[in-house]
Amino acid sequence: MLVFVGAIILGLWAWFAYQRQQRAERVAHLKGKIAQRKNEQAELLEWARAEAEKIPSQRRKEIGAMDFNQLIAALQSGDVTSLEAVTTYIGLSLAAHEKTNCVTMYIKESVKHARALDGRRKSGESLPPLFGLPVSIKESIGVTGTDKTWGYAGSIHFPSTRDAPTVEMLKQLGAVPFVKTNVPLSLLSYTCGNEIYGWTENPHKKGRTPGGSTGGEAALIAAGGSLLGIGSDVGGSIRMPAHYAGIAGVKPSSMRLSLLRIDDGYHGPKRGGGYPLIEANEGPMAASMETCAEILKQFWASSLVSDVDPYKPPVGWNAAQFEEGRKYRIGYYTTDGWFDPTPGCVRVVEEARHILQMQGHTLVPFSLPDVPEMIRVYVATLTVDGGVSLMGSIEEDLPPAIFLSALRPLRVPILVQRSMAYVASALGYWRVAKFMRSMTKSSVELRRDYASIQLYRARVVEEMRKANIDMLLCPAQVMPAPPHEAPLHLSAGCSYTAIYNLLDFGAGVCRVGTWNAQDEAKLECYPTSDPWYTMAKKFSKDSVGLPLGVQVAAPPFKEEAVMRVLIDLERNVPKA
Ligand SMILES: CCCCCC/C=C\CCCCCCCC(=O)NCCO
Repeated sequence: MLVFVGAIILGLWAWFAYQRQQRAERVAHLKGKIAQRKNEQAELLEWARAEAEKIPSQRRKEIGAMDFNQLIAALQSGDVTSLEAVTTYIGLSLAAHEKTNCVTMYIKESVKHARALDGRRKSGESLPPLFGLPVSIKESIGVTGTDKTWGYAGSIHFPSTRDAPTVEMLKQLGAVPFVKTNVPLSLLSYTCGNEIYGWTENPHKKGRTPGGSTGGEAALIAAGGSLLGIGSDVGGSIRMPAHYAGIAGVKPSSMRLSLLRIDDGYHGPKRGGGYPLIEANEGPMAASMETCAEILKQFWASSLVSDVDPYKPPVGWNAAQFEEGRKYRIGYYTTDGWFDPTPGCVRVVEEARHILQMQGHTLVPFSLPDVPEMIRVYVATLTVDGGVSLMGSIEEDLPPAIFLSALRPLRVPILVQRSMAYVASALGYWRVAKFMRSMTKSSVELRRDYASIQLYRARVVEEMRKANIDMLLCPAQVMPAPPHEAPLHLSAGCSYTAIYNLLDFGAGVCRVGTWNAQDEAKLECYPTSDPWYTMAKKFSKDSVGLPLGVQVAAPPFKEEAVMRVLIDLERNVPKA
C-alpha cells in the first residue's frame, strides 16, 4: 500500500514538474516571438519615418489640413495623388503613435498600392469613389500579409493570406489600407493593451484608455492620424472607444456587413470564432458621423456586400431614410436599470434630447425592458462555454497580469460561483450576484438563453412599434474615459452598447460634449451601493475636459436613419 501511495505521489510530482518545464519553455518561446515582433515594429516605424520624409513637410501640412470631403475631391481631381495622400497619413499616424502608442504595424504594400492607383489615373481609367484614400484597420481584421494576433503572442507570424471582406470592399472602392492599430488581448474588453504592443493612451489625457477593443483606431483618429478607420464590435468596441476618444463610430446590424471568416490562416490560440446569435460586426470610425455615413453609403450603393459575401442580403443604401430634414420619433432613456451612468454621461443625453427636439424630431421617454437579465444572457451567450475557451486562450499565452486577475473569477467552478451569488445577494450586491450567475454550465442552459434572446428581440421591437418609435437615444457608456485597468474591473459597464449587440440593432455614437466641473461636483452624489459603483465613481474623478458621446440605435436596416439623426445632432453641438 505504501509503495502504491509513494508511486502515486512520485507520478504526480513528475507530472507537475513536466508541466512546469513545458510552461517555462512556452513562456520562453512566446517572449522570443514578442521580442522579434518588437524589432519588426521598430523597423517599420523607421520605414514610416523615411517614407513620410519623401514628401516636403509643407506639402504634407497642406494635405493633412484637408477634411475627408476635401481630400476625396482633391484625389478625384488629381490635385493630390494617392501616393501623396498615403505618405502624408503615414507621417500623421507616426506622430499620433508617438503620442498614444496606437499603431501595431505599418502596411508597406500601401506605397506600391498607391503608386498603382496613380498609374490607373494616368492611363485615363475612371476612378472609384474612394480613390487613393488612406484607411486604417484594426489589428484583428485580416489584411493580406499582416498578422491579426488579437494581442496573443502565440499568433505572431501567422499573416493573413486574404483580405477580410470589409477590407476587400474598401480596396475595390479605391481606398488604401496603410496601417493597423492596437487592441486589448482577446478583444473582449474595452481597454486597449497587450504584451506585444503595449498599452494605448487616450490622446485627451495620458493614463486614460481610448477604449476598446478598437482603441488603437480611436486614438489614431482622435489624434489626427487617420481620416477613416475600420473597427469591429461585439459588445461596444466601436462605440465605446468613439465615446472615450470623442469621435464617431457605427456598428451596423450583422445583416448589413460581412462577417465571413474567409481567412484564418493562423494556427495560434483557439479563439472560439464567432459567437452564435451575438455576432461581431465591422464598421467605420471617423472624426465625424458624416464620414462614417459616406463610407457605408459606398458599401451599400451597389451589390458589393452580397457580391463579397452571398450570406448577406442585397440591401442597398436607403436614401429616403437618410434624407436631410427627415424627422423621426425617438425614444430616450438615461439609465438602463442595470448600471446608472455617471453625471456627465446622463447630462449629454438630456442635451442631445433638447437639440434633436429643436431640430424637429419627436422625443419620448422609453424604457428598455429587463436589461439586467438580458446582460446576464449576453455574457452567457458571448462566452458560450462558461469562459473555458477564453480562459484557455489567455492562460496558454502571455497575458498582462491585470488580465489574469480580472479573469480569475472565471476559474472558480460554476457551481461555486452560483453559491457565492447568494452571499453577494445577501450583501445587497444584486448586480454582482447576477454576473456570478452568468456563466453557462450546460448546453441546455445555453439553448434556453438563445431562446430568450429571440423572445427579447420580438418584445423590444413590439414595444417600439406600440409606442410608434423609430429608434432609441441613450448613453454610450457609464463613465468618461477611465484609467487603463478600469474596464477589466467593470466589464458590466458595457451594458449600454452590449444590449444592442444582443438585439442586433444598428447603432452609432457621436461626440456631444465634454465632462465639466458640474459633472465632477455631481459625482459626489453618485451611489457607492456596491463595489462596481464605488469603482465607477473613483474611475470618473478628474475627468474635466474628456469627451462624452451619446448612442442612437434602431432595428436592422435602419442604419441610415440612425446616422441621419446623429448627423443632425453632431452639426448642432459645440465643436471640441
Ligand atoms: C478579458 C476579460 C473578459 C472577461 C469576460 C467578459 C464578459 C463580458 C464582458 C464583455 C465586454 C465586451 C467589451 C467589448 C467587446 C467587443 O466588442 N469586442 C470586439 C470583437 O470584435
